[in-house]
Amino acid sequence: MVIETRGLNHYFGQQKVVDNLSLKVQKGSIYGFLGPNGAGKTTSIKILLNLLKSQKDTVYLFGKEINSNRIKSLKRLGALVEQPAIYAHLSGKENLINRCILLSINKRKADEMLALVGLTEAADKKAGKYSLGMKQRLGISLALLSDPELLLLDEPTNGLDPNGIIEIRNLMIELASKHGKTILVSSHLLSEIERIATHVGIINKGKLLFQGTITELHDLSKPTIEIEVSDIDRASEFLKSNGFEVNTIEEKKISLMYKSAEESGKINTLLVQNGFTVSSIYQVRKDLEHLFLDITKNN
Ligand SMILES: Nc1ncnc2c1ncn2[C@@H]1O[C@H](COP(=O)(O)OP(=O)(O)OP(=O)(O)O)[C@@H](O)[C@H]1O
Repeated sequence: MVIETRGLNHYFGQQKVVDNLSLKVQKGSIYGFLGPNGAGKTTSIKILLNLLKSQKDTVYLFGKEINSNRIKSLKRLGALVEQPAIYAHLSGKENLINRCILLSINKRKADEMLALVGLTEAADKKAGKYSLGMKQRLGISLALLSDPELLLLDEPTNGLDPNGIIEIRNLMIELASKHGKTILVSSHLLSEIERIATHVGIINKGKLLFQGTITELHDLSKPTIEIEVSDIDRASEFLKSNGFEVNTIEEKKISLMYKSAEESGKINTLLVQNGFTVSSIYQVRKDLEHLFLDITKNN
């Protein structure tokens, strides 16, 4: 395991913000750390970075207890937590060179990092003039300078426009697939995590509610298909008589368990061929709130 926490707790005064947390992050995975605002994600990440102290024998990075291997462990990871620390009056490249000097890394690495995060063309522009997405990318490139095996990214797409979100998402996928990095990325959006993660941990009020692969999460969050169709009652009876299980019928739409794209297509064709007008057919996934309800129900 690249990251392992064992029954980790953290208090701010009387408030327990991390509650018996046992994370397991495998090498090469993109681990989506999912939870609503205030769930304890940032606090947990700060503990992993040793910015907040953990009890002995609760946090292991690369298989070693963090408090007794602080420097060695931290050397192997890069992080972006809250706002990236960027000098606004320096260009992107100068920011990187500056950090190279601090870390005694060859300055040539700056160009390599700019290319990696797609900032080559903006290399000489003042970082203060960068868009939010460019600042995040510069932040990630700074975190990557020392070529860490592990990246901890706290809500890296927060506040970005749709384009910026896609850029960061693609960057994370590339870093994991082409460069073999292990990434822990936090978010409060299920849809955001689903698109990139191989593994997911869901946290609420400091407690881990679910941990598993993305497939295991999908099994849990069973999507539905919603069909807006004419003559709704008859359409529903028709589907039932053809062996489909109808979940609910509302005023304008029928809801069924989603099985596959092929099956959705088959339902559509069947309805149309039998004289029904299908105005829309779409897949609906649960949002985080509904997923929480399911998980707590199942527990
Ligand atoms: N330094 C601090 N002192 C006291 N309480 C804190 C401190 N930092 C965070 N908290 C509280 O701890 C809880 C968890 O906060 P945390 O920032 O870890 O959550 P989060 O899941 O990262 O949410 P967000 O996405 O809003 O940052 C919240 O109730 C927050 O108010």
